[in-house]
This record gives sequence, C-alpha cells and structure tokens, in this order.
Amino acid sequence: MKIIQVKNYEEMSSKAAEILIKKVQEKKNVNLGLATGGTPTGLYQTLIEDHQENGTSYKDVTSFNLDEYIGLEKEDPNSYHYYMVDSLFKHIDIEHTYLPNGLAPNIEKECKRYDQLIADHGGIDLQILGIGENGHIGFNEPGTSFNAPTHVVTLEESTRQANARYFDSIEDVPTHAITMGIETIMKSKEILLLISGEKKAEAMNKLLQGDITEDFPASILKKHNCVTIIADQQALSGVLHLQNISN
Ligand SMILES: O=P(O)(O)OC[C@H]1O[C@](O)(CO)[C@@H](O)[C@@H]1O
Repeated sequence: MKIIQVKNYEEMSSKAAEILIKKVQEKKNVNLGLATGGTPTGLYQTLIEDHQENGTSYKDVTSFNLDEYIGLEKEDPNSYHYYMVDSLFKHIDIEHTYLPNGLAPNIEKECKRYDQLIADHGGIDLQILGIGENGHIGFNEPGTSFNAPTHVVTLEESTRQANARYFDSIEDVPTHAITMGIETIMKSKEILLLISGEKKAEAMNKLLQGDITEDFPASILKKHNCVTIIADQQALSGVLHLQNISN
C-alpha cells in the first residue's frame, strides 16, 4: 500500500481530487466507485470547484456507490442517494450514476443485480473508500467474510451511533443496509482510501500494523495490488516508523 501523508483534511481532499480528476481525464468512460460519510465531502466539494473553474467533464463517467440504507426513500435527506445528489451529482455534468436500491422489493435479488451491473460495465477503475472506527469499509462490519459479494448487513450499534449525527435521533438510524461486499470492493482495479482525524488514528494503526483478519475488514486491502492511502497527521498520530511499514 502506498501512503501519502498530508497535513490535514483540506490537503487530503485536494490530493484525492487531483488523483480522481487525472483518472477522469486519462480514461474515457471511466467507472468510479464512490463513498459517502463525512470523509469524502471535501473531495466532492473540490471536484465541484474544479468542474466550475476548469470544466472537467463527467459526461462519460459512470459511478457506483458503495452502499445504501434499507428502508429510506431516495428523497430522504439521510439516504445515500440524497447525499450523493446533494453533495456532488447535481453540481457536475455526470449522467450515469448508480447506488444500490434499499427499497427493492427483493433485496437479495437487488444485491445480485448490483454486482452484475458493475461487472457488465467492466468493473470499477477507481474506488474511493473511507474507513469506520471499527475498520469497516463500505458497510462491511467486522466479521464479514472477505468473500462476500454485495449483500445485506445488520449495522453495528457503534456504526449507528457514529452515523446518528445526521439523523434526528438514534432510533431513526436504519438497522440494515446494502453494501458492496469485500469481494466486490477488492475487484476494483485501483483503490483510494481516505483517512482523516484523531478518531481514525486507532483504525489507521491497526490497518498498518495489525494482521489481515475478517475482524478488521479494511485489513484485506493489504492484499490488493493497487491501494493508495491518503492520511492526515491526526490519523497518523499513533503510527510510528511509517517508512518501515508503508509497503
Ligand atoms: O467518513 P465517515 O463519516 O467517518 O464514515 C466512515 C465510513 O462509514 C460509512 O459512512 C458507513 O458508516 C462509510 O460509508 C464511510 O466510509
């Protein structure tokens, strides 16, 4: 894994935007994997500014999001559909965007459909990831099989607590979600993992120094041959001797 150390959240966001924009410019019809949560909002804001100032076009881009809550309407301000439209899609010229449908009548079928859709498009070229404090990627909670395709998850209490900040109350946070599986994520040709803030320092430490184990889902990324981590000083505050463990 290649690690790019940056000063803070702003630097992380602009470095990530630089990499993503280069990808969009280099490859026509590029397939991007996108994430939600607090981590990528600065990246999306930077993409919007670049689109307005430099005209980077997303007309030929197709995007696939990692996950979606089960039971929320697309128009619900807490759905990941809404988040993506509001934080990015409506501000740029992207036309082909996909997220799992958390209201599909047959959720199992929806999971299979989503993986097939990604495969039919030739797979994801660049997947953006954040990381949960417990090491989750997408909504793959600790204990998820590394071989899991897109599937339904029961959200951990700690994940619901962490995401409760977006809802009126913890009771409103859905208990289930659809997430791209670890297998789906690992099929991406390239992965860009963004890690910022002191709250993520322990996860960062475990990722770099710990074993590869299903108890810490992000640890599987060490087996991928093209992962770049952009981490800020606070996230790296618990990591010693970085140069010895960064490859
Ligand atoms: O970026 P945040 O808000 O810290 O969340 C971390 C991770 O948790 C999720 O929001 C899911 O809980 C992921 O989508 C995200 O990558």
